[in-house]
Amino acid sequence: MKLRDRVVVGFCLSLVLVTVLFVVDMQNESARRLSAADGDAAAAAASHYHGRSDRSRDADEAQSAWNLAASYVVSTLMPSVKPRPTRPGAPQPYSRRADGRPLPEVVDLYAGDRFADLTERLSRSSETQRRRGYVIDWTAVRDVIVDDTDEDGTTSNEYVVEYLEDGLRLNTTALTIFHSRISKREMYPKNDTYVPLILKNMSVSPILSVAQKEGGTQLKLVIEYLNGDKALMKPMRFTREQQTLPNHFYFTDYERHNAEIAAFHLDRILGFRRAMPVSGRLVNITSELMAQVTASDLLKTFFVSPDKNVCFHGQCSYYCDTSHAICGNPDMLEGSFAAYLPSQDILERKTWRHPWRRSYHKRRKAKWETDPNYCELVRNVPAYNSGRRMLDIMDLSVFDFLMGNMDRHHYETFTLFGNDSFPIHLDHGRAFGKAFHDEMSILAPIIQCCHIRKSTLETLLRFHNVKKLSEHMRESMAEDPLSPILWEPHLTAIDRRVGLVLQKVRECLSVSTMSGEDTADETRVRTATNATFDTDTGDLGQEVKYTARSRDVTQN
Ligand SMILES: Nc1ncnc2c1ncn2[C@@H]1O[C@H](COP(=O)(O)OP(=O)(O)OP(=O)(O)O)[C@@H](O)[C@H]1O
Ligand SMILES: [Mn+2]
Repeated sequence: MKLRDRVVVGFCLSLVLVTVLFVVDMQNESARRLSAADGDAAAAAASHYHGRSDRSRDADEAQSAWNLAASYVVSTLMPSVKPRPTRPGAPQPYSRRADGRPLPEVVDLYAGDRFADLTERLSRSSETQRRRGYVIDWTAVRDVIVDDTDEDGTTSNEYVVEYLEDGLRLNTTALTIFHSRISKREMYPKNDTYVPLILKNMSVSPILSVAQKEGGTQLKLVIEYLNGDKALMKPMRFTREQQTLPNHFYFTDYERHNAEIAAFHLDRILGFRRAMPVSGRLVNITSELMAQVTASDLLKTFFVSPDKNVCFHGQCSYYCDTSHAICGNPDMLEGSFAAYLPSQDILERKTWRHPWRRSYHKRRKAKWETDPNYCELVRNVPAYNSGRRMLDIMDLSVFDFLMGNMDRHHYETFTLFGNDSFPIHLDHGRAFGKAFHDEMSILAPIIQCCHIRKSTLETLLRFHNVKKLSEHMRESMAEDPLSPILWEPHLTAIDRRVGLVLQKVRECLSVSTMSGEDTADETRVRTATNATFDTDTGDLGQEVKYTARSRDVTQN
């Protein structure tokens, strides 16, 4: 008998056993009540005194019958079989990699280092160092730790609702209210009560229509719910422990639905709140997706595999063919559901090329990889030469490093608030691909510019010394319907990477101390007052029109 069959048989047997025990228990209880009806008032009074009704005692007894039956089934019928989750793709406590090899050990160099020097530096900077507040001219700033809060310690803010009240109030759902509360500083406020509502809605609301999302390289579906709200769905392709294939570049890596979910939690826990809420959901491909598709080009890609699973592949530039189909089990499929951004008709966005964008070419390197003074170019051009953008790029670098995301080619901002508004944290499908490798080049903005926002440094120190980031993540992600979301080695990795960021900040500070000031290396050549950029790197100050083609890999 196959393992799965044995589990099913075991489960059925346990159900029968529980039912039998329950019936026997009920009969005993009836007999007991009949005899008690003879007039055992004292016992009834005692039971009432202890606050335990017959009903709660029944529940307790049924529960212990269940426990007994369950332990009997597990210990006798399936002595060597651990109960398996019935949900396809649910992570197991894997002790090996997907290819069967044992897990490698990665040394956590800074696990025992409390970074007391950084804590001391932080307290010193708040006493003696001038608060920078809004930075007018980044070309002059050499502080490593930068506090850009206003004089009173807060940050001034503006909300979408102040500008677009009428446009967003037409159709009021939790998501449209959420949209109206997007601000210049963040996507949603701390402890926002709409976020759990939106997550819940996305994971249970009936799906009205399904279409393919244009743009980007891999398959994504636009899901429309009964109330008119939308979500961007990325389907599951692999189980949680599948790593980025060793011969794949970051730009040919498959997208992971669980990475999108984990990234939302990470962004929120880090206190950035610059990502849209993302929830997991188990959907039925036949009744919830295929039945709601109207476009024939998507519909004709659905099929039943030789193993009788329902599959589809959609149409896109990467992995949208029969040999890379997305298959259910037999028709149940996991996906990430990201709450939809407001329509561009209501709240326009601008797309920016990321200054530390990789080359997206098999052999070519980007300019920042070969020019150690690259930051001097960046700090001289709008929107990096004043305001919050420079520190936001540093935050983004920390965020991407913690989850191993090398795929940050562009970012978007809401145009309503001008250049001094936050970069939206979007598209994290290629994060969490390598749990046993820490990609230091993702920290290039921090290493090359030597700046970090004070609040971000404080948060990282807290995660390192007080309650681990992995613990926060585990707690937060436990709320998701597809929990557990991350394979354990990824959680180990994020704690290890917090230490690595702190070490890089320490190195920046030690260079600046050697130069006699609380500044980064003054000897860095400031060559770039009138910066120009070659076409490969792109004009950093310019808005770019996003096309999937512009990021396709050059094949030669
Ligand atoms: N939550 C969202 N709501 C609305 N639009 C979104 C949302 N997330 C992403 N988009 C839009 O869809 C585009 C593609 O999304 P995304 O970047 O996640 O896809 P992708 O296939 O991973 O892209 P790429 O292959 O280019 O990395 C984005 O540029 C963005 O404009
Ligand atoms: Mn992507």
